[in-house]
Amino acid sequence: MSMFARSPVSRVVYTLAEFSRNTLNVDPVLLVNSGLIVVGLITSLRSAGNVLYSYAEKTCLSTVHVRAEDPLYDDIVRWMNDHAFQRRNFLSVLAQTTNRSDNDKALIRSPLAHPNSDGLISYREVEDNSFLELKPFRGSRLFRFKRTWMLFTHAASSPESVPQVDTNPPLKLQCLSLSLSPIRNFLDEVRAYGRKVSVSSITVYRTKPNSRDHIRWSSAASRPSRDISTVILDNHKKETILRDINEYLHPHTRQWYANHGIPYRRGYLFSGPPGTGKTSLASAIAGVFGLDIYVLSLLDPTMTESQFSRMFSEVPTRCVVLLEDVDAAGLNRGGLASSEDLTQSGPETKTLVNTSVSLSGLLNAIDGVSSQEGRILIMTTNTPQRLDRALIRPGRVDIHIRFELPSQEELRDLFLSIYSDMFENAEFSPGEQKMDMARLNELAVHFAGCLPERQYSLAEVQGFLLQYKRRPEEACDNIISWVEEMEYEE
Ligand SMILES: Nc1ncnc2c1ncn2[C@@H]1O[C@H](COP(=O)(O)OP(=O)(O)OP(=O)(O)O)[C@@H](O)[C@H]1O
Repeated sequence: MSMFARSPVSRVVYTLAEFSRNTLNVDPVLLVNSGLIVVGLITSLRSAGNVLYSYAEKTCLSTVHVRAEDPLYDDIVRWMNDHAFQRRNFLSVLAQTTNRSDNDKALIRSPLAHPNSDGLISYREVEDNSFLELKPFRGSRLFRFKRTWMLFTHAASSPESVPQVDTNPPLKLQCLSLSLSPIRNFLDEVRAYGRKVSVSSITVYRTKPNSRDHIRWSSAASRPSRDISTVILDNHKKETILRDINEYLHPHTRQWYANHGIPYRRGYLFSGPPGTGKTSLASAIAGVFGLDIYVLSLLDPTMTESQFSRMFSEVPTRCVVLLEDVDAAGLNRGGLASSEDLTQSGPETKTLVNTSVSLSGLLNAIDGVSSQEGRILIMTTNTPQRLDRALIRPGRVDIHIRFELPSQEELRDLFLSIYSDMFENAEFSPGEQKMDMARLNELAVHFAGCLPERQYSLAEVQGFLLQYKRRPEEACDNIISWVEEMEYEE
């Protein structure tokens, strides 16, 4: 037998030719020619289709592109997911595990969430079952919106590329119309839907480099907004800032600023020791006014000054910009902090500062020409005494809220807020009891009395109380030994 006859390919060809001749009674050469003609026809039809499509795109199709970094992108994907996408089966989808808080309800109802004989619950299977989401990915979907057919295209950068979270391809929406209004109407609906589903939650955006090292805003989390009543702070301070922001955001105020030629910006400084509620208040404020939070940190080692400035100018007109560790600005003049900075800083401050944002860079970002108008700037710091006067002058910081380590009254409030759900219709595990309000007040007074005033942060005390969720009596029994332990550690 020749070498040719032995090769596996030639053996398959030979078998097929035999099959065609003997079983189908068709000349194999004719069969191959017919196949080639069919493939040619399909290819020509496809190219004709492409030519026709690009002609239609230029003459009678309205097209809207949406970049991945635009908040509209998430709204469209969510709408497609919840409406058009659900009604059909698609062959190419993006499977994603999600942390949506509404899944927690499913978790509670799930029979798998029941504890084993030792009272312990394994969450492995429960999570695998409940947190899977299928999203539109790669390809086109034709759907109908208010009697108009629309084409949703989600194109990957290369046909076989695996989707990267930070390299989402842009979206394209098209419809057969000479006007953009059908797509505009659709986008209005998509945004209204986005607002409806996120009405009681806020989205936190953080900066993130993508695969090409291009820094952009990326939504880091969407979570239920914190109720302002759960933030323990002097009522007068709370009311002052809420009223001020309320007035600032009012459309009349914007007009007033424009009429007087004053840049429409407002800044707040929250200062105080770590764990006293600065971030909690910022997040609660965002919840009260229905705004998203854009977080920037001067200690982010990956960000250059020009990137910092660009990110600052790329926030939307109405949002909260949370600028953390603002005392670090300018500390790194070409490397590590200067010796003067190091000696001035207290033990609690970050001494080896690695920031590339100078003080003038920060000032420019805050109120330079490209700085966004209409945003609320909240700066936080643990060491207000180190801030340059230029940074905190009116116009940059309009209200300064000082947070302190808690008083007896605030410690009592924290205790009551941790155990506030003991009277509601909460489900109780065996051994837990509903609490009488008068008794709980008594315990709160006792608990606060065991703690020295203005010594431990609310975050520290909260950390202790979380060991005794729904067991206030036990928390009271153990607080003295906790204080002793803390004193010993110091
Ligand atoms: N005033 C407060 N009211 C309610 N909770 C508080 C308060 N202070 C601290 N906590 C609790 O402590 C934790 C940390 O608080 P938060 O992050 O707001 O502190 P912070 O002042 O921003 O701290 P840092 O300066 O370290 O950023 C949160 O879980 C919060 O619930």
